[in-house]
Amino acid sequence: MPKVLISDDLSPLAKQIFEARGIEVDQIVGLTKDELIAKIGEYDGLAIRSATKVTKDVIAAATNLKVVGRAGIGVDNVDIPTATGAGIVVMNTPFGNSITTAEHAIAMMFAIAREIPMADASTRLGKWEKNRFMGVELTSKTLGIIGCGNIGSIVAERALGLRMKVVAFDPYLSPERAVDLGVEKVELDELFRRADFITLHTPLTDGTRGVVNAAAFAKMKDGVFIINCARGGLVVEKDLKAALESGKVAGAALDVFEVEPAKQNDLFAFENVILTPHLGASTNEAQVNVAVQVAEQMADYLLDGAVTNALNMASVSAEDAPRLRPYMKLAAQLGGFAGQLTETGIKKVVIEYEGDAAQLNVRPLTAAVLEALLRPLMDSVNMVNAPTVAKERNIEVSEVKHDREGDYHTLMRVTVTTEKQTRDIAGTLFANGDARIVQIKGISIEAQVTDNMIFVVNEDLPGFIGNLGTILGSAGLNIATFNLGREAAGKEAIALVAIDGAVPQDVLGQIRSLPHVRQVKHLKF
Ligand SMILES: NC(=O)C1=CN([C@@H]2O[C@H](COP(=O)(O)OP(=O)(O)OC[C@H]3O[C@@H](n4cnc5c(N)ncnc54)[C@H](O)[C@@H]3O)[C@@H](O)[C@H]2O)C=CC1
Ligand SMILES: O=C(O)C(=O)COP(=O)(O)O
Repeated sequence: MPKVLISDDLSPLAKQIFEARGIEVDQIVGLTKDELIAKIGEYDGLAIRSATKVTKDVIAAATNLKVVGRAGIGVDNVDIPTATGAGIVVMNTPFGNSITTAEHAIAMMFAIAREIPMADASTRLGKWEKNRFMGVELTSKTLGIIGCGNIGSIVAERALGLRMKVVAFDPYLSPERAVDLGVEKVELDELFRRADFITLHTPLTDGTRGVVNAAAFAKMKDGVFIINCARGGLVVEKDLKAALESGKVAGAALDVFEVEPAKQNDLFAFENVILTPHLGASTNEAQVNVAVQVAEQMADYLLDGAVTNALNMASVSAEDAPRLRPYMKLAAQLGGFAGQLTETGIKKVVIEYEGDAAQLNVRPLTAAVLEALLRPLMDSVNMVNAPTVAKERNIEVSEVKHDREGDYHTLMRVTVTTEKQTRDIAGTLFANGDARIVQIKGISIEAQVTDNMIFVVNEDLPGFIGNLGTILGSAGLNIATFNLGREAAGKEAIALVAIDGAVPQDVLGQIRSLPHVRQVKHLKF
């Protein structure tokens, strides 16, 4: 039974869902890094929010971990490249808290425009400072949105409802989508120049870190307001401090900080700064959404192999997972076959899908082929990182789906081009899901893949089969199945022999020295 650790403050519904699906769960919030490292080896799944940092050290200790589930959106607290390298799927819940976070940004904009927290504190002190709190009207003001994805778009809709003008900077926002949303797509400098309020809604990446810095403040209107409900680190805090001191920035509303938890920060000293402790996603509605989603997604993966909202792997729906399972096996056999025969650098891989296979979600199958193909070359490859590893090694990978009706109701063919040659292998599935190799190097054959096989390429001349049988028999090796195929009489022939047990090197050497043998390979699956 898989075991999951919930290491952040998720709704109790997450635990209930895991348990209802037969998964053992521990919820331990507030573990130190060392405590997490000491415990993580026990678990197949880790469910987190933003507090748990899934670093290289944690991943190195996570010897059983298969999935990290982020109950929320931002995954900057997870070292995704390292998780990918370790074959750990990282998933999030990309929509569950977006409305709630957008509402927080709008609430923060109102709060800073009307100084609500400051007025509240003053009123409680019995001061009744009606003249001190002179606000700013939002209607007709320009809101600049940096990052107009899910949350940014909801903020835009709400702001338009408030009769604000909205300009947005987002390199990936299409002009059509901007028109649909009713926002004006602008360059970043123009946004800085025109906006009365600036709100950030990008992930924290190398491309966005420090986007609001001293140079940016210099371009802004005097008296601008800054709202950050995305990530600390997008706004350079020391530059914001200087801009508040100079009066360039009239006020800032921050939900996120360069260092969290933010228990000490120079910005606390400013009366015109509003601070919340990373509350963007903190509503009952959002927390129920993200906890339920993450638990269901993680359980689907751990129990059925279904992959939803993964950041480092192709999706596999719960409906597809059982249909894909026999194909995954076939994909691994074809990839493994080709990989074990490959002796020089791979340049190109073409994976063709025909008949029923062409109707499937083929990306996971392609990943399974690549994993098995690259496995003989490297231990560190897995289903999750195989496409990235192939890309890093400049291997050109293509998937081709054929509409045509072939000889088989379903067929997968893997063609590998190396520095020296091009080789192809094809397989099919029987109705019961059993896989068969049906073609190697264009030669028809019908072979079931077993743990230990000997693959021989020879010239089709009399005597070879008898000689081969004699060598195997003399070595005490039992032949489980013997499959033969040939190009044409007297031309190239192949033999695929399944052996019960391992095949010693000297036996392979003896086969290699038989007349007319061109290639001999021991294949292990
Ligand atoms: N305060 C909180 O509690 C919460 C914070 N967040 C943060 O909000 C962020 C945004 O969330 P979503 O809108 O759901 O993500 P999203 O992926 O839908 O949108 C992000 C947008 O940023 C854009 N972008 C990427 N690089 C950019 C750049 N250099 N300049 C401008 N735009 C760029 C993308 O094109 C995309 O449209 C999350 O990554 C997370 O860090 C999310 C939820 C709660
Ligand atoms: O979903 C996100 O990206 C958030 O920042 C929410 O963070 P939290 O789950 O509240 O720690």
